[in-house]
Amino acid sequence: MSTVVEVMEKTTGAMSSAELAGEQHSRATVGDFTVADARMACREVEVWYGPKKAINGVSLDIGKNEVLSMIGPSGCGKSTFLRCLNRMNDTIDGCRVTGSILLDGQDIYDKSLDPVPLRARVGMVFQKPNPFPKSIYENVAYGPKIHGLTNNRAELDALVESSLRKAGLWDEVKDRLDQAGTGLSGGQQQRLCIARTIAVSPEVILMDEPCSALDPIATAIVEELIDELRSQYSIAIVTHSMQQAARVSQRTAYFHLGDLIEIGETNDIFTSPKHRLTEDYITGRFG
Ligand SMILES: Nc1ncnc2c1ncn2[C@@H]1O[C@H](COP(=O)(O)OP(=O)(O)OP(=O)(O)O)[C@@H](O)[C@H]1O
Repeated sequence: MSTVVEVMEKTTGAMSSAELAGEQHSRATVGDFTVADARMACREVEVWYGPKKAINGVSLDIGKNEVLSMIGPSGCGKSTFLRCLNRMNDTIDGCRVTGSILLDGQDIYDKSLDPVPLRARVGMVFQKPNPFPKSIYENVAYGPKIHGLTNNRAELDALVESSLRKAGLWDEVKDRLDQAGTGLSGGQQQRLCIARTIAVSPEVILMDEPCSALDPIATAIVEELIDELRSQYSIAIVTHSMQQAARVSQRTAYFHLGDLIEIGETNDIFTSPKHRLTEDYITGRFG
């Protein structure tokens, strides 16, 4: 028989006193968190902010050429987990990550691994478009320059063009490459940030609510782009929009209070969720 606290957790998502004290044990994930062709493999990942545990033993794979969406109520740890995948949490004082995260079989938390080239291999697109205060050309050329990816100006020009083309922005900006990136519309700025990420040849692209600052038309363009990018990259996207998760992703992971509650084919998660908490969230009962 369930205890009162368990019933409360299942029905309201309320935290138990143990959870509030950061002592919770991870809940078993419903669904298969592995894939046959994993690009990244995360196992028993825990994240602590000082004494507070924000991610609670999460294991999941990100496959090649797939979009994985991460959904869940505010504060459940989606962004925290996403930031583990390219060690962005390293920049936060008091943040500690345990467990293992492999990229192509290599432990990204290995002490000998330099996080700077890692962040080129696992690029990130943020909620708010954040172009550098430089020209459109320089926004895209900056990464390849610091990583020494091209040998001369002609190669750099070609890389800038191909990155802007992949981001679906070339035709809109080819005649004004020397103008400020910050002068573009919000949707164009986000695509410029995607071009900047692509320019350094990532294997994985992390997106943290990439459309939340965009209007519906710009959102539709970025969503279409995400679908196209899947043929070349692995993509993990945090989104508050279940419609967006359903439109762009092949697999969906549902987080709740730092636990990965359920993971599976996006269609299955939205049409026949197996866990009560997932069902409550997608039917709008909480969150
Ligand atoms: N820098 C930080 N220092 C301390 N606690 C943090 C920090 N960042 C996040 N947290 C805490 O970790 C937990 C998870 O937060 P996170 O931002 O990852 O959740 P989220 O699911 O992405 O939320 P949202 O959907 O609102 O963006 C929350 O309890 C939050 O307060």
